[in-house]
Amino acid sequence: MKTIAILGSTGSIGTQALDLVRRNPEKFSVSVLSCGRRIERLKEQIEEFHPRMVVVQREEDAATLAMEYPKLQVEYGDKGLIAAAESSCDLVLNSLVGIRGMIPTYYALRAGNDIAFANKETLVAGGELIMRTSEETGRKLLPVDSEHSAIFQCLQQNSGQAVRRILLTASGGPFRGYTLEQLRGVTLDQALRHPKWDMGNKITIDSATMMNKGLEIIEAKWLFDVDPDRIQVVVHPQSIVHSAVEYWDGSVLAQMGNPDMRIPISYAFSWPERLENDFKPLDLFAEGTLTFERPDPEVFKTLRLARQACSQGGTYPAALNGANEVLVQMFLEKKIGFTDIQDTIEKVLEVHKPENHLTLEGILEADRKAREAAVRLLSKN
Ligand SMILES: NC(=O)C1=CN([C@@H]2O[C@H](COP(=O)(O)OP(=O)(O)OC[C@H]3O[C@@H](n4cnc5c(N)ncnc54)[C@H](OP(=O)(O)O)[C@@H]3O)[C@@H](O)[C@H]2O)C=CC1
Ligand SMILES: CC(=O)[C@@H](O)[C@H](O)COP(=O)(O)O
Ligand SMILES: [Mn+2]
Repeated sequence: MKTIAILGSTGSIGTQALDLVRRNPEKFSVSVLSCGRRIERLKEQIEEFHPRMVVVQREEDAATLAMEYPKLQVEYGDKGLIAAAESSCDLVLNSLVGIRGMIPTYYALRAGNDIAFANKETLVAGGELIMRTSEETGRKLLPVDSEHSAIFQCLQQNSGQAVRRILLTASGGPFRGYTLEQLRGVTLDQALRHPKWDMGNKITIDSATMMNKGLEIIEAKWLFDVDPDRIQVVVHPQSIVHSAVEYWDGSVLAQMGNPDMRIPISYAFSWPERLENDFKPLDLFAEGTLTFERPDPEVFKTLRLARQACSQGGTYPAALNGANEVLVQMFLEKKIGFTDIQDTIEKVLEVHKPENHLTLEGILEADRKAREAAVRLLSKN
């Protein structure tokens, strides 16, 4: 029996992870559940999965829950997430959204816990620190992101040295094939309609701007120690091939499957074993044709900006990520237009003053300054 602490249990990844637990009660149990503000959903999860600890964002919600569940350990805020990350368990699933997920990731590794890892913003902003901490502690980072799970699966039994290229697939999002002119006029409703995946709002907008793929290039660089120049983005609208690895002998190994996040979550939970399930099997006859295209970096500038920040290194990727997070939130609140996201990130990177303190505090400081710069630069438009 594996005991799992789930950070972000009320979100898209968190609820799909709980579905796997529900289907495999003899294999998995839940020690921690956590949410931001969706307390009613958390309560339903408490009743079903009986954790010993829960973490919420706000102190007042923690107080209410503590009254309602006197036997439960109830924590809140970053302090609570750190307590959860450090708690005794077999695996921490980090399915939080955004840079705040970096704090519990760091403390989980330091406390000797392995992590199943969906929260890509952490590796984008803090890749050097997190990979160093993972190496120092010998704790594992098991990828949950579908492309990174695919690459991880294609790399089993082969060292990173043998890799010529990584082919990182992208659906292309709802605006695949659009011109820059068309992109300027898109609405929030259109951007929230991802053609293949049902995900949280932040990553859905990242997919629409293709910043998601930019973040994933940086995530792959850190996870697999591969130079970004050897990571090629391939637009594959069917989302059946989840990524591929090309070896020096010309062999290309790809991982395929229906677009169902429970598959990569399941692999991270059971690695190096595979868990049996009764999900709908992939039907290639029904799929018929799989297609592949080049992305257009002139329209989707985010791809170029992510590569640029990655090669500048230091705190540039943290600045890219921080600016993106605040701008996506503003777009979700209908305060800015769709292309303001990429245009403003470009300006933030131009004014960013890099710092070499790649500590937890240094990275969070770079994130804070990038957010401020994004808001400041927007008001000058
Ligand atoms: N969804 C997907 O299919 C995929 C997601 N990912 C990555 O996984 C991560 C999670 O994505 P997703 O599940 O879609 O996101 P969601 O927005 O659906 O869920 C995020 C979770 O984090 C919690 N949360 C948000 N803010 C805070 C906060 N300040 N303090 C504590 N908890 C907080 C939310 O709580 P509440 O419910 O209360 O808001 C929720 O439980 C992201 O990094 C994303 O990029 C990667 C690949 C695929
Ligand atoms: C499911 C998953 O891993 C997402 O990150 C997915 O990749 C988003 O789709 P895009 O390929 O459109 O960004
Ligand atoms: Mn992905």
